[in-house]
Amino acid sequence: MTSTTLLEFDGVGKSFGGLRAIDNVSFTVSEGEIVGLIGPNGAGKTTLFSMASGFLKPTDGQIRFQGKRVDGFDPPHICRAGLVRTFQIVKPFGEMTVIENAMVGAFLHHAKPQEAREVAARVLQQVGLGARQEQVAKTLTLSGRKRLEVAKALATHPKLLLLDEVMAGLTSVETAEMLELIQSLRASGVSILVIEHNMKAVMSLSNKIVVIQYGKKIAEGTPVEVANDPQVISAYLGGEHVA
Ligand SMILES: Nc1ncnc2c1ncn2[C@@H]1O[C@H](COP(=O)(O)OP(=O)(O)OP(=O)(O)O)[C@@H](O)[C@H]1O
Repeated sequence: MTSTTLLEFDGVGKSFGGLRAIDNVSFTVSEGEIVGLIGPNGAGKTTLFSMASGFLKPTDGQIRFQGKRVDGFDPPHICRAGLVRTFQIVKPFGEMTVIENAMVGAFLHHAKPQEAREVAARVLQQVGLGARQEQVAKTLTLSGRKRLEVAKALATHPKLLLLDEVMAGLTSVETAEMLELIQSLRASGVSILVIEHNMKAVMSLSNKIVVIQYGKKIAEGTPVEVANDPQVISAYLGGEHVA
């Protein structure tokens, strides 16, 4: 069975002055996949997200979404095409309510406030914040703010969601709930590329893992393949993580 490629990094590079943050990285995310992007701190994972979502322009290479180039386009354009990211540091509009925050995403496709409100209410239900719609966003727990970040992204009707460390700082129960949520999103037809430092979580979630170190892709494969890759073990994972 052939799967349809959604997102394609093709020989992508990014320099910040003299720093080569990303060097010749190529990989794809196909429809229906959850792909995990892992690597040590400073490896370049967020830079890859920022380039795919239009916040940074690659220095070299191409990024294609559904076969069309998106590198160099701005975030709203890319979001409208169906590719949206969350941010590692969650920053809701603190004084606004939870539903007003989610409406910000919904306005991308729904100009009428009532329609945007309906979409926002639906995605809040999906992420488990249905009962907190009228709460002021800044009063949510970290777990709640992470869910709201996902809801804002979902409200834009993405085909592909880029999740940047949505499990960081969560308790083990909250992490398990977030894993369930991500799996339910995939089941609802959204493909996912996830940056995650929680090895156990990312290994259980992803059907493919891409490993980045010092801006280069050092491995790609199933969680078991990657966990048994000698280069990954020595570079990053450490013996105790080997499957
Ligand atoms: N705007 C920028 N200007 C200069 N250097 C940058 C910029 N953004 C990132 N870098 C550098 O690029 C490299 C890759 O950073 P990036 O944030 O993409 O790594 P990461 O894998 O996401 O790290 P972490 O896991 O800690 O979030 C780092 O050396 C970082 O300091």
